[in-house]
Parts: sequence; C-alpha cells; structure tokens
Amino acid sequence: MSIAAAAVGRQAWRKLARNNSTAAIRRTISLLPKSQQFRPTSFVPAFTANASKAAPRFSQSQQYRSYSSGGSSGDGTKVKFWPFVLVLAAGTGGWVLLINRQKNMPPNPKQTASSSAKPTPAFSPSEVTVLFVLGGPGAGKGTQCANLVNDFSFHHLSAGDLLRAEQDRPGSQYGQLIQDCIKNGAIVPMEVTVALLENAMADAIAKSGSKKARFLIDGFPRKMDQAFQFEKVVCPAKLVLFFDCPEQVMEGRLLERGKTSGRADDNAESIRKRFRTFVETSMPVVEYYDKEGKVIKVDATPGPKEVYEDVKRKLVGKLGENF
Ligand SMILES: Nc1ncnc2c1ncn2[C@@H]1O[C@H](COP(=O)(O)OP(=O)(O)O)[C@@H](O)[C@H]1O
Ligand SMILES: O=c1ccn([C@@H]2O[C@H](COP(=O)(O)OP(=O)(O)O)[C@@H](O)[C@H]2O)c(=O)[nH]1
Repeated sequence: MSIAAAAVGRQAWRKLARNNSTAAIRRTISLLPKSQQFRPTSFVPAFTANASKAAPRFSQSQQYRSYSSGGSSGDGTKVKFWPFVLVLAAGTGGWVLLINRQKNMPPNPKQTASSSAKPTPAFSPSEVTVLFVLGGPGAGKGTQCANLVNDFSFHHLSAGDLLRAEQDRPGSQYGQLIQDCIKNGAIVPMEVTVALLENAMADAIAKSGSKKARFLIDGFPRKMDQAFQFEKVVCPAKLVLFFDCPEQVMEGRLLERGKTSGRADDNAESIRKRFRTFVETSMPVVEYYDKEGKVIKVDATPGPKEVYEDVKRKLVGKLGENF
C-alpha cells in the first residue's frame, strides 16, 4: 500500500469516528483509492451499547442495496460493523506499513552491492585498507585527503559528497530526507550512507582491476551505529585519522568556504547545529576508536601544509613507508 493510500485510509477513519452518518461514510469512502472502495447501501449507527434496540436514525436509507453477503435480515435495526472494520483495517494497515517502512529504510539505493548473498564483511581487510577520516565540520578533512591521494594512491570517498550526489540523483527516494538532514546538521540514517559507501568502494575496486585497494572514508562514521554497521558489513577499519580543531577556527573556515561552496549547510545556523551534532554524536566515535588504540590525532589549526607534514609523519610512523 502506498503512503498516499495509508494517509487516505487514516483520514477516512478519522472522519468516520468524527461523524457517524451515512453521508459522511460515503464521502470518506470516495476518498479511498478505487481498489479499497466499497459501497454500503444501508447504514445503521453502530456505536451504541444495544445496537439492535437502537432507533435507526437512517432507516429511510433502505433504498440503498444491502452490501452484506451474510444475508440481510431485512431488519433495518440490524447493525453492520464491517464497513467500519474495513476502513479501520485499511487505515491501520497503511499506517503500520508506513511506520515499518520508515524504521527499516530499504538500505541500498543502487540495489547491487548489498544483495543478501554477499559475504560479510563485503571486503577483506587483508586486501582492502580503510582509514576513517574524522574531525569537526571545516577541520580540513577534505583538504588533507586530497594530499594523501596524491602521495599514497588512496581512493578518497567523502560520505558527505556521496550523500549530496544521492540527494541530487533524479528519482532518488532519499533526496528529500538527505536534504533535510544536511541542512539541519543531522545524520542521515546509516543504512543509506553505508550502502552508498559500499557501492562506491565496489565501483572503485572494479575500475582499478585489483582486489587490493586503500580507502580514505572522509567524514564517516559520525555515529556509533554507522561505525558498527560499516565494520560488520563492509570492511573493518585499520585506523582513524582525527583532525582536531577549535570551533572558532572551523567556523571561520566554513563561513569563508560558504562564499563559494554553494552548500546549503555552510551558513551560521546550520554550522551551529553541525557543531552540536559533532560534539554530541561524533566525538564519542573518536573516543571509542581512541580506546582501541586506532586514532592518529593531528592538530588541524595550522596552515594546510604544516598540517599535512604532521599527517604524513604520523601515518608513516604508525603504518610504515609501504603500508
Ligand atoms: N589548515 C587549514 N588552514 C586554513 N584553511 C584551511 C585548512 N584546511 C582547510 N582549509 C580551508 O577550510 C575550508 C574547509 O576545509 P575542508 O577541507 O573542506 O574541511 P572539511 O572537509 O573538514 O569540512 C576550505 O575552504 C579549505 O580550503
Ligand atoms: O556519514 C555521514 C556524513 C555526512 N552526513 C551529512 O552530511 C553533512 C555534511 O558532511 P560533510 O562531511 O560533507 O561536511 P563537513 O560537515 O565535515 O564539512 C553532515 O552535516 C551530515 O548532515 C551524514 O549524515 N552522514
């Protein structure tokens, strides 16, 4: 049942509950999609403790054919519950489907990489090296990833870029959801982002022609559920590169970037919300990996060159020249 049908079903039920009359029922039934319509030809009010004894308010409506297949008694006082039941079932069923649909976001926008038969995780850490790149908004993650791509032949996948591309993809069922989340600095449900990342990794590996690959996963995971899900179904991460930067510095960079980026979230209000999400939701991810001994922390306050020197030194120090 479509969302529209569910909404119409609910609307019909509310109308029925509000207005217990034949005319109201016929009007509301006509709101239902054709497949759910039925045409009661007589109606006796049902919401009474002793329906059979109740005086039929609409007994003059006997010119309508009885819809019941259970054999009309011919007694105009007999109560017919089932039209209510049908409308209630249609509305409630639709509502339940809608809620379930929202809870269990169909995970895979591309319908390829996440088929149920695939191994878990999809990529082996012995072949695929994953580095998560974290830091507050504007800390310089994208800037430093570009440097690392040049020197270490990483594939760079920005979760934010993938989400923006999905948002703009014609026909995407997630477009509006992504747009709302990004504007409000909220985190898009993990199923969407994890599926986009997995697809992008599969594409990059297929194009390179080698099963061995290294990835910088930029701006992800921003929430613990994403981290667990990604490591479980896509690939365990080797390290986290964390760019540490004060909010004031990041704000200045973002406002500057906002002059040309065209991004819907590079404005003062969205920036505030993004900072809060980062502190409340994303920092716990950094702390979690820190306890695992997997975090390389870099001071992102100095200029880009200086920051990169630090990144390179620490990365090579941890993984060796030929990781
Ligand atoms: N170390 C730095 N010093 C000053 N400006 C920087 C530095 N690193 C990045 N920037 C600038 O700050 C803005 C945000 O950087 P970006 O790499 O896009 O951050 P993030 O990916 O973390 O949001 C960009 O306009 C970038 O040119
Ligand atoms: O895993 C992710 C990564 C990004 N986002 C959304 O994308 C926005 C922009 O993220 P990006 O990494 O592009 O930019 P940053 O905030 O780091 O500058 C975030 O605020 C979130 O709304 C998300 O929901 N999940």
